[in-house]
Amino acid sequence: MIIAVDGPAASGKGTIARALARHFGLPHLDTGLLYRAAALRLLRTGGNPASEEQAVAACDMTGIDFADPELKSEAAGGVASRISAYPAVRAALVERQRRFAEQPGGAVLDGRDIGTVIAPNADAKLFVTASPEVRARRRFDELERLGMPLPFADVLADIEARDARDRNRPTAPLAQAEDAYLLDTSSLGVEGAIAEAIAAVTAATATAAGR
Ligand SMILES: Nc1ncnc2c1ncn2[C@@H]1O[C@H](COP(=O)(O)OP(=O)(O)OP(=O)(O)O)[C@@H](O)[C@H]1O
Ligand SMILES: Nc1ccn([C@@H]2O[C@H](COP(=O)(O)O)[C@@H](O)[C@H]2O)c(=O)n1
Repeated sequence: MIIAVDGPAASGKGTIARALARHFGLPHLDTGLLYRAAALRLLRTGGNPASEEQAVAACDMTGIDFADPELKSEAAGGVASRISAYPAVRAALVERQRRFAEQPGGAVLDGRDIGTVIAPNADAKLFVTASPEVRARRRFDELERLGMPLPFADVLADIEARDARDRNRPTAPLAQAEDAYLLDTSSLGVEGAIAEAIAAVTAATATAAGR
């Protein structure tokens, strides 16, 4: 079973994807980490995010520590959102994601284009969202917990800028797949959001099995 979870920044899609993976006993890939890893490599090597060629070179994932807390920084997220608009960057990372999705037994992947580009034939698709203010509050709290605090106004402005870039890029923009279940977590806590996600995936797979 392949489960695709998409949505904008800090909507809670990673939290939901991890919970779905635990519940259904599937491996999970946070695809945003791939773009963040490329961005961090570019930043650390003094590369220029305005250069598509340099951004593609940074997509070599050899030796990347996916547990590096710097991957979660706003700096890495901001550059990731810029370089993810380059078609050649997306092309460099697509095969790794498709291989993960198509492994025997299935997988859960979360990102921006999983249900539309990476795994359009996924068995269940969720589009997780929340208002920009709610998402900014969650990110603000998360950055404080991680010891990387920023003013709330800066976090909200960053969320809005990232939404605009992710939704408006010509290649693989952030969009709800036609057959995705819309899960608005604005007024849901973590447990409520996870319960609704499990119910939606169970319903989607039961419907597919009955066809
Ligand atoms: N329903 C919820 N209610 C309150 N807090 C939540 C909820 N879902 C997630 N969070 C918290 O919000 C923060 C962002 O969640 P998460 O990392 O799951 O979002 P995301 O969409 O995967 O973010 P991104 O893709 O931008 O990294 C985390 O600190 C998480 O614990
Ligand atoms: N499938 C994806 C996943 C991520 N991106 C871009 O990476 C940025 C960081 O992602 P997070 O999920 O960790 O916030 C994000 O803003 C996207 O621009 C993507 O394009 N496709």
